[in-house]
Amino acid sequence: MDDAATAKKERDPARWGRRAWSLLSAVRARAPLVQCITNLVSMDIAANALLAAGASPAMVHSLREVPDFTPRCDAVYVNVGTLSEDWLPSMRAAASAGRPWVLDPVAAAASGFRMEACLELLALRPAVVRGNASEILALANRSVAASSNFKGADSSHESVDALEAAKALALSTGSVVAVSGAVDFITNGEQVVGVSNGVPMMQKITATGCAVTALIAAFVAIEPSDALVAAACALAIFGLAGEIGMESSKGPASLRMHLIDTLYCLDEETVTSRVKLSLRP
Ligand SMILES: Nc1ncnc2c1ncn2[C@@H]1O[C@H](COP(=O)(O)OP(=O)(O)O)[C@@H](O)[C@H]1O
Ligand SMILES: Cc1ncsc1CCOP(=O)(O)O
Ligand SMILES: [Mg+2]
Repeated sequence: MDDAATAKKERDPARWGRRAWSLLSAVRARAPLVQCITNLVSMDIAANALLAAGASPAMVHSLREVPDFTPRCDAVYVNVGTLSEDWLPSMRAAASAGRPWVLDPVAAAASGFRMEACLELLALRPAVVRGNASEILALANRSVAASSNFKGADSSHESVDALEAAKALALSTGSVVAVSGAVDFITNGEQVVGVSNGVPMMQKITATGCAVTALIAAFVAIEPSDALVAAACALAIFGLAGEIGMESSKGPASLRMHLIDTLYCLDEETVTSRVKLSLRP
């Protein structure tokens, strides 16, 4: 197939729908074991999102357990949301254990300690780094927040504002970079996939970003050789669960419940007809 034909195929929405369904089905069939070294706020929603999608979460973070446990995992998820000096060695060790792994740089710009930890972890070559726009901009610029509108774990930028930074970060690190927001952008520095699923109310539930990064790790466990597609499909599936969940919700607390229920119940017809994924020109 020539380049034009390949590009046309990649822009075919039906093909993306089938891809997302096939990856979700494989997660359900194979129940990948995902070691999560994640923040204290996110542990519950990340574990429940993984279980609802069909994966097997394990919140194992002691350094002494890494040599026995991490090599048996299908993927590793590292999240610096409640970073402490005690946990950083476990993060380093798990990321270096030879398993596919994914990084969530929560509030990367909060402090010099956190920025240095994120940059050090990035050098260990995650398959995917997924953050909100402010986090990806901070990482690309290696800058600790100075501006008055810095919002910690929340974004003060739109995802599109971080697209060029995401491409540059992907090229400099060799990792796929995913920026979440109203439109999620996923890039390897050359190709860019856009995902338009999701609802704004997802920002009002703490740790939805952390939960979707955990889901990306489960998809990467299934498709380690194509982290771009794995990350894009995970973001689309999670966004779709939020979209459908919102139809029965009154606010953040009921959305949290309905999102998890929807993730568990998604079927082929719904996924193939409703995921909104496309390769950007
Ligand atoms: N304005 C929005 N419209 C639709 N979906 C959104 C919006 N903002 C965030 N999301 C979705 O919410 C989830 C968490 O993303 P985000 O809030 O950017 O991450 P974080 O919690 O790390 O800041 C993602 O699935 C993302 O697609
Ligand atoms: C509020 C908070 N504080 C430290 S970690 C955390 C959760 C962040 O979750 P998310 O990045 O998904 O908003
Ligand atoms: Mg986050």
